[in-house]
Amino acid sequence: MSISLPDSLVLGTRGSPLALAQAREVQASLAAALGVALDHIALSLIKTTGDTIQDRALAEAGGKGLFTKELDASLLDGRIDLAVHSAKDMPTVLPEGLVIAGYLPREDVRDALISIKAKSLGELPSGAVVGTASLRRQAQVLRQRPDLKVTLLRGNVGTRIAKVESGEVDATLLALAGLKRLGLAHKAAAILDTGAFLPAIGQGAIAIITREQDVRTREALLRITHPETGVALAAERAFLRVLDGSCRTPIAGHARVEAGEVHFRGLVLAPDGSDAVAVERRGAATEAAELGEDAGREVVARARPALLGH
Ligand SMILES: NCc1[nH]cc(CCC(=O)O)c1CC(=O)O
Repeated sequence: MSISLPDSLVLGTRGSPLALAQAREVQASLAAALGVALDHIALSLIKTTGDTIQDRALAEAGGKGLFTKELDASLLDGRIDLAVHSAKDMPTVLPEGLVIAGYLPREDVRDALISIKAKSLGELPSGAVVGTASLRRQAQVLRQRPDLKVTLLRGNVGTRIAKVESGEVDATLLALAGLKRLGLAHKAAAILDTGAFLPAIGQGAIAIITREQDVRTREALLRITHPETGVALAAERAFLRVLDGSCRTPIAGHARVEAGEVHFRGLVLAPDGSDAVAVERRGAATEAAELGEDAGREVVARARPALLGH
């Protein structure tokens, strides 16, 4: 028996320019897959706690759920049928009753350097100020350049670029994926190779969340989901789940899928870059989650207690 596909759906998203660009990608892809006009996939803009906090590092305010809580509630009470998130901003465990039902094909996973003073991290003068709200970026910058200064820089992508261009900070790091989706890739002074600077878990991927029981929406999302992105994210998110205990611990990782094989690299650092544990795994794509978990357990076994905040 086949499940009848929906001919209209309500898609929930945050209202930031990047969130809207991502929501529109899902809207277009889904409308095409269902053979309906764009306006059959209605966009519902929802403000999250994370959007209203500007003055503190997010880790201190309570971590990743801040960008998803209000959308989760809207899904659970039926006001929206699907929610679109940067996979990077999602908690490792979803609320009971919700599932990741699909991923769009992943964008470039790398971080970009934004600066008007240097064409690479190495070129920044000693004492230069790098602004970021990401402990992962802070830790990797300081590991490579302990002579640089890192300060808190918040705001959406456009705001952060403006603060570099006005000289408030000498440089920042942003996901190339976000820059591309906003038509701002030309603002990158350099693109940092994953071999030298590991992205966040999920970076560049757009996840689509729905109710576990909503078989019609899930069936529709099966038509647009990108299986290899799902495999990579299964490995990365399993790694993060094992290590998630402390949200003050900078964690980086990236899985690449090629010819049925997944290749994962992970890195856990001290916030000041003074300590780090790196792991690497290769295995069958069908075992992606186990491989990510196993890599996480290796970090737990090898890390000095202080690194994981114990
Ligand atoms: N934390 C904010 C956030 N969430 C997703 C992206 C970019 C898009 C992505 O990584 O998929 C960004 C901005 C940034 O880190 O530059």
